Amino acid sequence: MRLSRYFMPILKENPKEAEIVSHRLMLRTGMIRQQSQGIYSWLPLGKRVLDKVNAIIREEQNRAGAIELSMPTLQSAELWQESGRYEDYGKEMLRIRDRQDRPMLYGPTNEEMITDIFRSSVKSYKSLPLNLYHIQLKFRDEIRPRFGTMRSREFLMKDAYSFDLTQADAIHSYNKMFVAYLRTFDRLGLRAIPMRADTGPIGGNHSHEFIILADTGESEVYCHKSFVDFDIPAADTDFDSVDGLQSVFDKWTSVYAATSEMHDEAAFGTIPEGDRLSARGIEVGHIFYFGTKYSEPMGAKVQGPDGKEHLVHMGSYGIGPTRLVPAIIEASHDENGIIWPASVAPFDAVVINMKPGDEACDTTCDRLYVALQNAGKDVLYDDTDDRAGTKFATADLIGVPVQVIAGPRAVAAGEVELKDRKTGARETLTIEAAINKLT
Ligand SMILES: Nc1ncnc2c1ncn2[C@@H]1O[C@H](COS(=O)(=O)NC(=O)[C@@H](N)CS)[C@@H](O)[C@H]1O
Repeated sequence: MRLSRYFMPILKENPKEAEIVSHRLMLRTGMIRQQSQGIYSWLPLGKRVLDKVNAIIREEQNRAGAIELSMPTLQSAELWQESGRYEDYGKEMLRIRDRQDRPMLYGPTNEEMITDIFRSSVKSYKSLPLNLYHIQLKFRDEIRPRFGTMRSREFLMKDAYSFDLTQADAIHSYNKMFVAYLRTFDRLGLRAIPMRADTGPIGGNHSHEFIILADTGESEVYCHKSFVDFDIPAADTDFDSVDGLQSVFDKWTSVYAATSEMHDEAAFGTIPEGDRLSARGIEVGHIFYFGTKYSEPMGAKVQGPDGKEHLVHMGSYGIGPTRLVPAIIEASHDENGIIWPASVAPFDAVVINMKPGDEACDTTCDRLYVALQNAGKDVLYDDTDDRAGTKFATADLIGVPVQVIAGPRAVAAGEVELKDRKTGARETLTIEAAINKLT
């Protein structure tokens, strides 16, 4: 992408309304724009990151056997009256009426809708286990939306829903998502700690929040510091192994971890002082087992092997992609701007032409731009006539992992300078060597 033809409205100054670094940087880099309170547009640079986050979420959901679909944002009130949850969300639920004056709502979550889809066509235990998910906008009329898209009113959620014949089977489905979440957050460059959690309006009695440690997090968390050394389940994990996944769950829940709602000071106190960690954290995912809470009132049942009808046991599993983007920034930035993990960077490299109009610089940059793109790399080519200082500041601000700097002197010698955004390390290479290194 040539910067001279892109749309990336960089702000020179720190916007005064931004209270935390991720909100500040997402505004300054032109990643998002607030349209109204708690409601945002994702501008091109932000959209690229959001799409990469969603791609990783999708890969790990699919690896765990979940099947993607897409449900609408608008829901009929009847479904929520069936489940008895129509009032549970209180003022957070945005209620609307259509032209026929039918009561509808902008969905805060989709347990009722997915149960309706299930009950309309699944009749036999032979169709189980089943896990259906989508990545879709939700609306919760938060009384105090803040911190940009970290706590917004309209937000994207990956929400998955599992259906099983028995509680034991449902716990295995829960463990599949538990493992998928550990892998997902690791691939996003985050260390998320699963913590026993309160279930709130979703319900049930078995639930874990996945919290990443960050000084600006809204959650207060307490845990054993050994979490930071636990191995992440491998890509070839056998998701059909009940014992295998249970042992991963047992390991990751074997040491103390709790949010303030579930914290037990006495238990925490038994941990040696040096091994205790209490910090602020950001909830990036939350999973629930809630048995027949929805299948019973909505009559979602299958014929079992015994020929009898059985209400299905369910769970739901949420991740917040539009919260993950700022969470990654909170965990990975410095005084010059964002430092994107390679897995979600909006571009793999930024080619900086220090002297547009100079024949050698233009030719070199065009060659790099074409070669890297032909190798499948996402490249931003700063071909603007901004001053050098501005070019470097922009490249550092938007946090692309590698800067390829083409200055007239280096180019005259057939060389370019590479700068690693995370470490600041610089090296001068021939153009050929630079292309080979980056592809
Ligand atoms: N206001 C919000 N802004 C941004 N992300 C949010 C917001 N509320 C929730 N999320 C994200 O959505 C995830 C799931 O939300 S939740 O309420 O915990 N769970 C559910 O809604 C269940 N139905 C899971 S499918 C949270 O872990 C968080 O990452």
